[in-house]
Amino acid sequence: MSQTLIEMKNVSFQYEYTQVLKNISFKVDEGAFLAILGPNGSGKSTLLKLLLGLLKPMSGEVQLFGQSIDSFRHKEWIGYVSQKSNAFNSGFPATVEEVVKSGLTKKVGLLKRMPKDVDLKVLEALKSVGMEEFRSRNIGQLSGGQQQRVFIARALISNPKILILDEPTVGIDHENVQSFYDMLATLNEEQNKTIILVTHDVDTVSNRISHVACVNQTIHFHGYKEDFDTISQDQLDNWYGHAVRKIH
Ligand SMILES: Nc1ncnc2c1ncn2[C@@H]1O[C@H](COP(=O)(O)OP(=O)(O)OP(=O)(O)O)[C@@H](O)[C@H]1O
Repeated sequence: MSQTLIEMKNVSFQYEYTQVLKNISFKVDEGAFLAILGPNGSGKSTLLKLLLGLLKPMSGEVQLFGQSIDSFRHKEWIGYVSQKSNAFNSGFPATVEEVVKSGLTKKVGLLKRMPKDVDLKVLEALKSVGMEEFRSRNIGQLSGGQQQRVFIARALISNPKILILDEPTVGIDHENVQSFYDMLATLNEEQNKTIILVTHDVDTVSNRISHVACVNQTIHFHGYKEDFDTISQDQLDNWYGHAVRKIH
């Protein structure tokens, strides 16, 4: 049986005056590829930040690898690429290699020495996202999609067990979105990375994911992708207004 890596138990959260999430409970098992769907402002990014310990719930509990998030000490087991990662302009003074290497500071500490095989690790991380040819380029000279791949390599360099991505295809042109999801599916299948991503690309991602969670303040559905496929568009409209469309 696969291990539960993430669990939320009855989690509620509000910013100063805005109630955002109510009684959220769900589990993510090792090896899952989960897409979190929901309209703008429905609490998806907030949910990810609670999973990462960047925000604390008002009530309920978050567990990582079977432990309360408060006592969990292996933050390097979780790689995170935030929503606005790919926003470097062309003058930003860092190469692709330097950006990827900076992903190790979480593991080794800011002032400690990098491991001897750091260049090999950088190369391996870049290879797994198909970006090894670009390693000497300036990050700001890459397209949005290429930058996003570099940020995934940066998250991968500490060899995390879970990869959490917040709308990773924003800024990627339509033709490249499918190959981007194919790359994530390869990481999921061949490197056994558990992947959680927030996305609006329901249709493009749907042939790659294993699980879906439908969020709008609460969790309306969480389960296998095959079961999500049986949900009617009327039901989705009922949860979301017209914000999430299934197109086949
Ligand atoms: N730092 C904050 N302070 C106060 N309110 C916030 C803050 N961040 C988000 N909110 C509000 O919380 C609600 C949920 O925001 P969140 O970013 O989690 O939604 P989302 O589903 O990720 O949206 P989107 O798809 O637009 O990125 C929104 O109403 C938003 O305005």
